[in-house]
Amino acid sequence: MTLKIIPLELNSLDQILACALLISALSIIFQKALHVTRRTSLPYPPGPPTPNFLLGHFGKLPMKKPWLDYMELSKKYGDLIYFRNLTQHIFILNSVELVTDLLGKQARHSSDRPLPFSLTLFPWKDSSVTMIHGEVVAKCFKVFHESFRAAVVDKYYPIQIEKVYNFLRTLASDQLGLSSHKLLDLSESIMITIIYGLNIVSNNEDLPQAAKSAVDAGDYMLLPGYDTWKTIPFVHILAKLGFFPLQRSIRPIITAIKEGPFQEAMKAMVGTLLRCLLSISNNFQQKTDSRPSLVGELTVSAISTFIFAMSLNPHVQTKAKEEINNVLGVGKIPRFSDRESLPYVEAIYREVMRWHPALPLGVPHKTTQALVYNGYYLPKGSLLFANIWAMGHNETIYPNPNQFDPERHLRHDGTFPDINSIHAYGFGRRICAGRYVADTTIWIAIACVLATMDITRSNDMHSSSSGVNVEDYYTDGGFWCVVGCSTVII
Ligand code: HEM
Repeated sequence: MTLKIIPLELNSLDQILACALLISALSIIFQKALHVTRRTSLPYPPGPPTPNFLLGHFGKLPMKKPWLDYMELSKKYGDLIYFRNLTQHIFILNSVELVTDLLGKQARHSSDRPLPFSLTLFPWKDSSVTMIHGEVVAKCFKVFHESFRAAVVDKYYPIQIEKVYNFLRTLASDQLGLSSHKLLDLSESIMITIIYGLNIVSNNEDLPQAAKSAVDAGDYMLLPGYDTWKTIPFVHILAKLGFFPLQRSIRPIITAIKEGPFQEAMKAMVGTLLRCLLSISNNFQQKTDSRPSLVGELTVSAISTFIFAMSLNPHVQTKAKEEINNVLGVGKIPRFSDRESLPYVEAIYREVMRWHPALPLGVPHKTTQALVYNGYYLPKGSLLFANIWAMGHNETIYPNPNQFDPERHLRHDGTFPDINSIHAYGFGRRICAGRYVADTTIWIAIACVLATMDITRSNDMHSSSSGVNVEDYYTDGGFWCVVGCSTVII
């Protein structure tokens, strides 16, 4: 499949129309901003001063690894930080206490998703992750929950085992070592087989490529302030005129992800979950989700973070191998039933999820009514971003937080908290619906790689006198870790 970026070409009529729309949109914003009405005298939470009365913080929000900036800002302004982007109110939640209160206890009023996604700019407007909280979402979420709840995920074990073994075999037969492509193969193939019942044999097939392209193109999409421009009245008309090249380039990619496997699966009719989703409504296309292939990216991000961490911390790898050899015997490959007897491997998994969460600022929640928190006012329609990074890098709870240290998760009684406490999977009612399948996929991949491989640093891994700069290996939007830096010796 070749995906072509269509160059922006507007004729003069389009341009005149576009300018007219822009002017009318700006005047509406101006009026709105001048008449910002509040039915309360309560203040907004603290935040950096607004640089411009009309625009608020528009264009000033950090876009490169912003979770680091927000964590830094919380030292000055407190854990709840407020920004205004045009007329959109944005709140960054930097502590576990805040997310527990605002996304947990207040879940009834803080579990919507931002609407701009639904403004027909993107073909994934009908994805359940971005749909307005309501009847359809409730049904989709129910199906996801039913299909992926803790009690039933063991039905996916055979698929996960088969794909992980294939992955190990590919690595063993290919001396070129590990690449992000092979990891993508692994995660994508597991998710696509589970959701669509299709077998993706090689990364050269359309879907994983398309998923990777979509993530590369959309790396910034979930960052605060990225899509505020979509709240400008009539802006979707400008988008339709082709004003925004990103939409034009990303649309065919998302369509390929959604329609490619969907069409195939319709022919094959083997995907059990797909059939279950179809049963919700006859209008199946509207109720299916384009995320299965994209969520594979999150799993890839976690597994590649694990590989990266092992290449930087050989002592951790040695200790894990010792545990596996002592408990299972040399040359044995771990199974799911071994999980409880391998606490150090479990601690490595927990540390991967803390050290470099795949979505450092989660997925935004939106309030459906005004909230008051500790005397501060959060208007209806506000966007709430949980700074997952800041929670996992809180020095009081995790001393020396940038260090990859699985020991910090080991308790005297040998137990681990429920996976719902892993911040990387989000919070409240909109917590990741696929967390149990993600959890088992990532764990089995980690355990099997540790049992069969030695992960070493390759010579071309760039480092300075102060060591490897970990952040160089992650994108600014947080989605992705480039693993091509490590080699695997079998
Ligand atoms: C490392 C792997 C993964 C991570 C870190 C992750 C993380 C997240 C996060 C942070 C959210 C938003 C939670 C919130 O709003 O607070 C989310 C939502 C979601 N995830 Fe995942 N996810 C992963 C894998 C998966 C997988 C494998 C699936 C599907 C099988 C999945 C399905 C979903 C769905 C359907 C939602 C939307 C839930 C809703 O809006 O109600 N995720 N995920």
